[in-house]
This record gives sequence, C-alpha cells and structure tokens, in this order.
Amino acid sequence: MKLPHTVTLVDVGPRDGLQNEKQPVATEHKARLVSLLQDAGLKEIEVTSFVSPKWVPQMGDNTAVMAAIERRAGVRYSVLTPNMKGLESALPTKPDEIVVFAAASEAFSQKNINCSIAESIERFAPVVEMAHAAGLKVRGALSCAMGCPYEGDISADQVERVVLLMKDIGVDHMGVADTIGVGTPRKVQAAMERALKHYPLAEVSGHFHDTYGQALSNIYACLELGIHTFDASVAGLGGCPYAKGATGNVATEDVVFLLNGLGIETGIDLDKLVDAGAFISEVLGRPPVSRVARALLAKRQA
Ligand SMILES: CC(C)(COP(=O)([O-])OP(=O)([O-])OC[C@H]1O[C@@H](n2cnc3c(N)ncnc32)[C@H](O)[C@@H]1OP(=O)([O-])[O-])[C@@H](O)C(=O)NCCC(=O)NCCSC(=O)C[C@@](C)(O)CC(=O)[O-]
Repeated sequence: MKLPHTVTLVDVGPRDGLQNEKQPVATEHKARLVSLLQDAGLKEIEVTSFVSPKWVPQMGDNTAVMAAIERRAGVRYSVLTPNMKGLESALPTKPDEIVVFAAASEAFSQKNINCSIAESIERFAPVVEMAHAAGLKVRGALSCAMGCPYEGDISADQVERVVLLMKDIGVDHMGVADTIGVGTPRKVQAAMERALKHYPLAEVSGHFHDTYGQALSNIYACLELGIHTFDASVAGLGGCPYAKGATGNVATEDVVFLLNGLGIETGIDLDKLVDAGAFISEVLGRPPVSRVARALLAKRQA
C-alpha cells in the first residue's frame, strides 16, 4: 500500500473553528490568526462564512475579516456561501474559492440551512454558476457523511446520492465531512469510495471532527485510498452550532505530526503552527485541544 507523498491541508480554524465561539472574537484577532497560519506555511485557509448573522453571529464580521486579512501570493482564501445572498456579499471581498454545504441527512439539512437536501441543491445551482462565471472554484462540503445527530447512521448510498446531486450542478470538489466524529476507518473508506466514483482523487477531501477520537485513524484510512487533501483546524478549534456535542475539527498540529512521522510532505512548519494555535488559544482563554500542541508547548517550558 503506497501512501501519497504530499498532502494539502486546508485550515478551517478561522471559520469552522471560530463559528461556534460564544464569546466575541475581534476581527483583528481573526485576521492575525490567518497571518500566523500563513507564516506556518498553510496555503489554503477557510477564512469566514457569508451566512445569516442571526444564525451564526460569530461570522457576522465576514466582510471586515476579508478586508483585514493580509493576502499572500500562492495562498487560497475560501469562504462559505449557502445561497445567492451569501455569494453576492462574498464576491466583492474577493475570495479565491467558495464552499457550498449540503448534508447527507435530511434532518441535518433542515437544522443547518433551513431547507431540504433537494431545496439546498436548487439554491446552490445558481451560486455555482455565478461563482464559475466569476472564475472561482467551488468546493462542496457534505455534512453528516458518517452519521447524523438527528437521524443516526448514514449509509454510503445516502452519501453517494448527494455527491451525485452536487456533481450534477457543477461543484468542483467534494469534501466529505464527519460532522459529529462518529466515523471509523472502514465506514469512512466506504463513504470516500462513493465520492471517488464521481470525483478524481485530487478533488476529494476529508473533513473530520475528533469527537470520538477517531479523526487521525480516519485520515490514515483516507491516505490508504490515496486521498491527499484534508481540512483541519489549528488548536483543534471548533464545533458545529447545529450538531450538539460535536467537538472541534481534528487539530492541524496533530495531523501535521502524523504526516511528518509518515514522511509525507505538507510544507507546514509545526513549530510555527503551534505558535498560531497558542495565539488563538490565548485569545479564547483556554489551552489548545491539540495533543501535539500541548506536548510541544510543555516541552518549550521545560
Ligand atoms: C442558509 C440560511 C441563510 C437560510 O436561512 P433562512 O432563514 O431560511 O433564509 P431566508 O432566505 O428565508 O432569509 C431569512 C433572513 O436571513 C437573511 N439571509 C439569508 N441568507 C443570508 C446570507 N447568506 N447572509 C446574510 N443574511 C442572509 C435574509 O436576508 C433574511 O433577512 P431578514 O429579511 O429576516 O432580515 C441560514 O440557514 C444560515 O445562515 N444558516 C447557517 C448555517 C451555518 O453557517 N452552519 C455552519 C456552517 S456548515 C458547517 O459547519 C459544516 C461543515 C461545512 O464544516 C462540514 C461539517 O463538519 O459538517
């Protein structure tokens, strides 16, 4: 079994990581986090989301954050856009990529974006079209691909059904997400294989929450399939407002440590990444969730 030589990590900390924070996080701190992630070598950063501020107040400063970030050549900045209103607000802020987000579960679709799966696809179709016309890549995120907080188990058939719907409207990339972290390696591989039936390896990614401590095993299971793009969140920030009890995304530091150990190139400097995580953890007033970050920070103090 040959693992990929290089892996691309998309740090979703500024968006997925912070969206659920109850305390206000200043726009300048969000922008500083983006800078520190770039210092660490991240080339793909999910910066914010253009969703309703009534639904997700923490992302209400989306336009200000996009204006405040320091943009560097070779880095891609993505934002979430659930509908035309979101895209129309996002376009003037000049993202490189937009993300439309559907769910493999009807109940989660209703809770998260207030519509059925079929209605979400109808909403996304003009968003994809307009984003393409503006020269932007469109990433799709597929929530609850391994399990749903409201419906329980989700089958690979359910995953493939929505993958196909997204493919039909022209979504360029399929991010398969384990929103509540219940996936285990074989289940994850079964879901990923369905995405890989319709998208090339380079356009399938994994997005794992570490609620049940399975995220690194699941990433390894994806590497076995050749998948080489993963979302992760610095310091292990995060949680979805519509998935109670779901903890953060897998920590970027933990993924980099795993990949370094496997000899897989990421272009990321782990020490600088720990600095980025330490910064945002201090802003939030709690230690990083990342085990690797905690170990390395303790070692620095020794
Ligand atoms: C999708 C909507 C907007 C539908 O919300 P809705 O209430 O059905 O929308 P509506 O079209 O009926 O509009 C209602 C009001 O919202 C406004 N509105 C409408 N659209 C927007 C917009 N884009 N930006 C700002 N405002 C908007 C609109 O203008 C109107 O304002 P009012 O007239 O009442 O003052 C809503 O349900 C929403 O914002 N949901 C938030 C969902 C969200 O952000 N969830 C977290 C991100 S997904 C995630 O974390 C999962 C992921 C991707 O990480 C992968 C994983 O792990 O699963």
